[in-house]
Amino acid sequence: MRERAPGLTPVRLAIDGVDDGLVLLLAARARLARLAGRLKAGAGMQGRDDAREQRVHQRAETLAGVLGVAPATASGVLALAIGDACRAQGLQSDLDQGAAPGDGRMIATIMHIHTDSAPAPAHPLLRLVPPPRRIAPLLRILPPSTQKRLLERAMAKVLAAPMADGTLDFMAGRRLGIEVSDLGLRWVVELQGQQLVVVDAPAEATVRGTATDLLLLAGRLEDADTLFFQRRLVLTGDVELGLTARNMLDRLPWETVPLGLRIALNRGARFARAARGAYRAKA
Ligand SMILES: O=C(O)C(=O)C[C@]1(C(=O)O)C=C[C@@H](O)C=C1
Repeated sequence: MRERAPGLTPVRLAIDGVDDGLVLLLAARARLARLAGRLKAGAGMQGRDDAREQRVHQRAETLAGVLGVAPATASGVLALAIGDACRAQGLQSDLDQGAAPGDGRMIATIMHIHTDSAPAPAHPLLRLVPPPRRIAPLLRILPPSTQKRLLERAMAKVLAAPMADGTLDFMAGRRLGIEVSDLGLRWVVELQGQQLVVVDAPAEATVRGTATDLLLLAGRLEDADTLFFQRRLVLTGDVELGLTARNMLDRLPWETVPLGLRIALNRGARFARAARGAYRAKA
């Protein structure tokens, strides 16, 4: 058969060579990680080392950035390699809790590939966790000024990159409402200068959802399309503004959100989902 794209065959051969190299490097890493596990066990050290894992991710993200590779890709590959290392050491991989070996759920999360793989079975103790609507009165103890400050700080952290590159400009002077239906919480945010602030004024468009579903969206365990399609998130008011905000969230450069916050959101969302599953099973 004639080659349709001249030069493609040797390029593909070279890619095969690089891919072989990647797999060889992964095998070498796995051996070293097993050795690290044996040395730690011999010294009576605890198996999992969160701080070390964070450093591994940070180094990879920095090097990837320098080499023009998406930091999330490097970090995602390492999340899988660390997950394998943890399983080889008989430890539970934190970023892959409850997942079958190699199911790649965490890499999907880190690399923004949305999956709807089934959540891990609920721990029996989770049934004791009350649903968000029962926690609502406790949250309302927080004065509105504290809620406002916490939300503004969280938005500033998560949205730092779109704020800096102008992606958020569409929000200038527009007011978007966020309503957490089961907690009875509602805020209206507006872009003032370079800051999203909570204002006391009517919203032009509002996104409404339960605490768990909003957390699943923020923690990247569910994508906006699915949540809106299943009407677990509801958009009211100015549809154009709401959809632009939704698309911006979907394209949010997740790798620019600080790693610690990403992990916290991911863990929080998994916990909320598991607790909701356990509560529903009990009901
Ligand atoms: O450095 C270690 O202690 C290892 O066991 C290796 C490794 C890794 O794969 O990088 C695996 C698990 C630990 O939580 C931290 C790091």
